[in-house]
Parts: sequence; structure tokens; C-alpha cells
Amino acid sequence: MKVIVVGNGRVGKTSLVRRFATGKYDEGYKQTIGVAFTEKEKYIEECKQAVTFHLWDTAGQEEFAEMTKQYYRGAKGCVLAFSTTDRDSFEAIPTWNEKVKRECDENMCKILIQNKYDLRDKSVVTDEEADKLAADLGLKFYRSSVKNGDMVEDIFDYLAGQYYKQQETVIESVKARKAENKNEEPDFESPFSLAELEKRQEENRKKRKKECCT
Ligand SMILES: Nc1nc2c(ncn2[C@@H]2O[C@H](COP(=O)(O)OP(=O)(O)OP(=O)(O)O)[C@@H](O)[C@H]2O)c(=O)[nH]1
Repeated sequence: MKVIVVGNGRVGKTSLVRRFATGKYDEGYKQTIGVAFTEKEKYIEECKQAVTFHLWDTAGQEEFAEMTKQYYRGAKGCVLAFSTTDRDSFEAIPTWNEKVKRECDENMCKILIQNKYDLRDKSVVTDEEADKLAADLGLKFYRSSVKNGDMVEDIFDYLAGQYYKQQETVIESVKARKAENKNEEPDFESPFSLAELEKRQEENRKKRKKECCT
């Protein structure tokens, strides 16, 4: 699953990817030049299988904007990040959201994060403002502290889970097309195998039936 991490400079994008991929955190700051790629495999409960994340950490500075947007294409997930202690980074979120919308599939799974929440005593964004922004943009919203490791795993669990749910809905059309022409390879791009998706869909169907009858 290709995931891009976007937002202004110094909000903690590199730290997030590093913490998720290696469990480590560094107090020092080293500006990302263009983009940095990291791979991480994780078992996702919602998907009942391991997902390989291709993480594209993008530079937040304007000078890299033209370059970084080329890496948005094909992304299935996106983390939009701002910092608790940086008002500009909060106000820039609608612009980042628009940029991502222009370059990516409209069904892409997105999440908004307010990072550095360990510094909430020095916050320059109220909780109400952040909640409202997430609601206005229709985005799932987490408050994280990469420093403390808070919500880091949850961010990626959410994205993979959402993507997986989307894929389930595609199954029916794939099956229909396969039924029409048995030799045709389905035009279907997914990190999950069709067999796995079908199995999971059947499980969900049984669960819903059970719930409905009890
Ligand atoms: N207190 C606190 N500091 C953090 C947190 N996450 C990151 N930082 C620090 O914030 C600084 C910037 O973090 P980076 O991860 O380099 O930020 P970035 O968004 O990748 O920055 P660019 O490369 O400029 O786009 C570093 O000094 C980090 O140690 C956090 O959750 N809490």
C-alpha cells in the first residue's frame, strides 16, 4: 500500500515514518530533501493479513512542491500532518488537501493528524478548531505524539483498514466481470489477493447474518 505523508516543514513527517518503521525517535532535525522512501510490513488485524506499506515522506518546503507532487501518483493512502505548535502548518492543511486531491484518486484513504500533541500546553491551535477542520474536510482525525509514540500505529492501522474495506466493495464487480469472460484477467489492483478478500467478505456476511438473527 503506497502511503504519502504531507504537510508543512518540521511538523514531524520524517519522525512519524521513522517511528513507525523502526520504533526509533530522534530529537534532532534534518530537513527532508525532496522525498524519502521507507518500506514497512505490518500485520493489520482489520485485514487479517500483513500489509507492506510503501511510505513516501515528502519535504514540506515550497521549493520542493513541484518535485514531491510527482510522487503522489498511485498512492492509496495519505497522512496530512500539522503541528500543535505551528499555526501556519494548521492553516496550510486545506491547501495540502487540495494538492493531494488534484494528483490522486478521489477515493484515496486520508487521515489528518495533529502531531506534537505532547506540547499541547504550548498549543497555538484549539482542540475545537482542529476538530472543526477535520469535520469540514470530512477527514478522520487523530492527535499524535511521535515523540511519545502515541497514535503512531493507529494511523497506519486506520489507513490499511479503510483501504481494505474499499477493496471489499470492488469484489462484486470483479466477480461479475470474471463470470462474463472466464479467461479475462481482472483489471484489479490491490495489495490483497482476491481469494483473501472473498474469504473475508464471506466471514463478514456470516457475522452480519448471525447478528441479525440473535
Ligand atoms: N515534541 C515533539 N517533537 C517532535 C514530534 N515529532 C517530531 N518532532 C520534532 O520536530 C522536528 C521536526 O521533525 P521532522 O520529522 O524532521 O519534520 P518534517 O515534517 O519531516 O520536516 P521537513 O523535512 O522539513 O518536511 C524534529 O526535531 C523532531 O524531533 C513530536 O511528536 N513531539
